[in-house]
Amino acid sequence: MTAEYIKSVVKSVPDYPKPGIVFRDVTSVLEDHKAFSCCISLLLEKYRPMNFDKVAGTEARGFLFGAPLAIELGIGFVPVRKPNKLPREVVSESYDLEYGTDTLEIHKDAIQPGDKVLLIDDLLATGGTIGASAKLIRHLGGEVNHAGFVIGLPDLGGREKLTELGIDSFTLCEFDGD
Ligand SMILES: O=P(O)(O)OC[C@H]1O[C@H](OP(=O)(O)OP(=O)(O)O)[C@H](O)[C@@H]1O
Ligand SMILES: Nc1ncnc2[nH]cnc12
Repeated sequence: MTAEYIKSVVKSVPDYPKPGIVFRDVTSVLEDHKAFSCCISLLLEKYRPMNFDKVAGTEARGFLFGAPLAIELGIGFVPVRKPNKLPREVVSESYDLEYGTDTLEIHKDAIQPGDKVLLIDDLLATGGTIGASAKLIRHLGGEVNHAGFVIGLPDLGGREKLTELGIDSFTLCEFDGD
């Protein structure tokens, strides 16, 4: 099973959630056991040799790929969440996305200074989400140099934005024209 197969399974929804946006719906990957497990295997193959201390995933779709990958890597999973969801002390960061603005939070004690953290999300568009997540982790003393995604939308400039932030991005499949 290959990344080509994963791409073939992603359903595209025009004009969602706003006119002019083509929504690349990762739920169709989750529904297909072969595609879902292939995502985790390919991310594992890429990241196992790098010896991370933690995987961080962003709410909500980043949890779906980050958590199983963390289990396979044998390390902990840290959720980066939308506001007012985490019960302990948090740090917060606001950011822009393709179709709006949002805020993310992380528990202050979830990252130890020097932790080598791998960021995982379902999709890279403008890079706002992962940029904000990296800022939170770095604020807590974590090291973030890599981010992995199932889907990339290269026309939205996320890869370049993350490169400027010192983050190397890896996508399993890409869709042009977004
Ligand atoms: O690269 P960016 O421009 O930041 O866009 C990508 C982000 O947008 C989507 O999340 P969304 O905020 O829609 O939240 P959800 O996962 O809760 O649906 C997606 O799951 C990524 O996290
Ligand atoms: N075009 C898109 N499809 C799915 N998720 C997204 N998140 C940001 N842009 C998106």
